[in-house]
Amino acid sequence: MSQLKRIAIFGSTGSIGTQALEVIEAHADKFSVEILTAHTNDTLLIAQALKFNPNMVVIGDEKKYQSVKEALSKTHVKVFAGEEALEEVASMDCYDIMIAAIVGFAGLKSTLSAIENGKTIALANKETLVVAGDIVMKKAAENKAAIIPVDSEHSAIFQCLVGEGRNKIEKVILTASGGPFLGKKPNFLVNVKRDHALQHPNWTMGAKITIDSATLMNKGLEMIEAKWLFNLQPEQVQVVIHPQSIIHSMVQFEDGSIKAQMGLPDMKLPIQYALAYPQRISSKFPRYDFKKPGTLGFEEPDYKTFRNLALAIDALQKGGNMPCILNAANEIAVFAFLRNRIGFLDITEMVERTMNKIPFIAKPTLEQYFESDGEARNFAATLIQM
Ligand SMILES: NC(=O)C1=CN([C@@H]2O[C@H](COP(=O)(O)OP(=O)(O)OC[C@H]3O[C@@H](n4cnc5c(N)ncnc54)[C@H](OP(=O)(O)O)[C@@H]3O)[C@@H](O)[C@H]2O)C=CC1
Ligand SMILES: CC(=O)[C@@H](O)[C@H](O)COP(=O)(O)O
Ligand SMILES: [Mn+2]
Repeated sequence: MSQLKRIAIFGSTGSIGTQALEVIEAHADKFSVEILTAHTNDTLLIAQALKFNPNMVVIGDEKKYQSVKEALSKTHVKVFAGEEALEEVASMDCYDIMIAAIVGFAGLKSTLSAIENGKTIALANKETLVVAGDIVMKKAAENKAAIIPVDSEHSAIFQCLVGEGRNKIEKVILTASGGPFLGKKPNFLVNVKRDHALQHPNWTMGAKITIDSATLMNKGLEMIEAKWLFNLQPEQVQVVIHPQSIIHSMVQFEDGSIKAQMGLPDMKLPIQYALAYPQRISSKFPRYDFKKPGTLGFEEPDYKTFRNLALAIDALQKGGNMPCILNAANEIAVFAFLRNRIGFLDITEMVERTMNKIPFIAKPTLEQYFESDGEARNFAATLIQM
């Protein structure tokens, strides 16, 4: 019998985390669950722990430690709480692959801790690379920690590159659905409310990334993520709107040939691919049917209306701490929008003003990334009253 791959899911109670558990359950002969972490959802964490019997769990919110501890008192599951516990647990020997599925900047420290301990990272948390991509990739190389993308576009590119060796990439083309407001103009967007923005046409995801898809910031973050994952120059990363989300992204090589990876929009596929890599394993996921009527469309993004994408491209080109500042302001703005504190177009306004305010650093240390993140958050928060 082959050895089980031992999995740690950081952010197990989220959209990626729960789908990862479905994949693991369907392949219990290949994977075991060793670590689960949640932030606030103690109820789901407890249910997951009782079902999957991990070595340990972490609940981020320390107020919920007792409830988790009591519920798991008759099991062998070790219970930890708090932000620092995430980093500590990430450094433990009991697992092989971390699924980095915490949302936002909050996922950076534990992912770095796993990398420093030579773990394989199945990376969903794109913000980790947006904020500190140079440091993350350097540490991964130094510690021989493989980073396998889970984000659907980057998984597509990764899959297209298998077998290509040193063949030169001319460019990568990230597909974007365009979100729920494709074709809309500012006079419409100004009145958009959270519930409408949360209706993604093709994917069911957590709230933050769903709003990012609606503003096209998601695609901007993904451009920066692609730069670091595939060692590209900014101009080698392009975006095309593809409303059906069937082609998940493409690679164009120096001979002009384009490879694409296709499939129905279902995150279980890139999650499973990352866990099983370099193998492909069977799945029962629904298949794309070429006989069904319908066309696959492509169009240019509307950079003037969806200015977040243009701001992210500015940050990508400028480099240094600018993507970190962009990300921090965006996290604050999206959080405020989800609480109906600001309007949809204010998200862009807040990001732009924060990018103009926080001092630029061309080659930040990790500490300076944390400082820039904090300064950007504080400044962006002051704009919420606007
Ligand atoms: N969902 C998707 O289909 C895709 C997601 N991604 C990326 O994957 C990541 C996760 O996304 P998604 O699953 O949608 O997000 P969700 O909001 O659904 O889940 C987020 C997870 O992170 C935990 N969490 C939230 N805040 C903190 C914190 N401060 N400290 C520790 N843990 C925290 C949550 O815990 P709790 O719920 O217990 O509070 C939850 O387990 C994001 O970076 C996203 O961009 C990429 C591609 C597709
Ligand atoms: C599933 C996934 O990877 C998301 O990042 C998705 O791509 C979002 O869709 P958009 O193309 O609308 O940003
Ligand atoms: Mn994506």
